[in-house]
Amino acid sequence: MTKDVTLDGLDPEGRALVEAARAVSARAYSPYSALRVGAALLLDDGRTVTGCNVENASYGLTMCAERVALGASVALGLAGGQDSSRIVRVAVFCDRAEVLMPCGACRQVLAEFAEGTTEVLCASAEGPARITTVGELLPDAIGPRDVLGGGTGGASAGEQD
Ligand SMILES: O=c1ccn([C@H]2C[C@H](O)[C@@H](CO)O2)c(=O)[nH]1
Repeated sequence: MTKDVTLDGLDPEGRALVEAARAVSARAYSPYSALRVGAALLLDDGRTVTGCNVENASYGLTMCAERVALGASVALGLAGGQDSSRIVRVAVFCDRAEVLMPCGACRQVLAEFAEGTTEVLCASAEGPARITTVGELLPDAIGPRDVLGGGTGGASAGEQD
C-alpha cells in the first residue's frame, strides 16, 4: 500500500538508491521546466542503473528520468535486456520540496520491465517521500503476456504479476 514516509526513515539500501537518483538528477537536461529528475533502478545482482530527464525544444519529445533509466538498462544488456537480472527497487528523485510521482507513460514502461510488486520510492529534495509499487501505480496494466500470449516471441520480455 502507498505510504508517505520521510527520507530519514528509510532503510540504508533505500537511502543509497535515492542518493543515486539524486546524483544523476544533477545531470538533467531540463532548460524548459527547470525540473531535475533522477531515477535509479536497483537490480537483483546489486547493480544500479540510472537516468535523468532529457527535454527537447519540441517539448513533446521530452524523455523522463524513469524511461531513460529503463532504456539504459536494456541498452546495457541488464534487466529488461539480454541478461536475466530483475529490477527489485526503483527510486525517483525530484529537486523540489514536493514528491513527484511517475507520469503515465513511465508507469506503463515500468510495468513492462518490472514486476507489479517492485517497490517505487519517490523522494523530494526536502525529506517527504512516498513508497508505492509498480502495480499500484498502474493497476491492470497491459503487459508482455497479453501481447505475446505467454510466449517469448520477441527478443526478450519481462514478467508481469
Ligand atoms: O515521471 C516523471 C515526470 C516528469 N519528468 C520530467 C519530464 C520533464 O523534463 C519535467 C516536467 O514534466 O519532469 C520525469 O522525469 N519523470
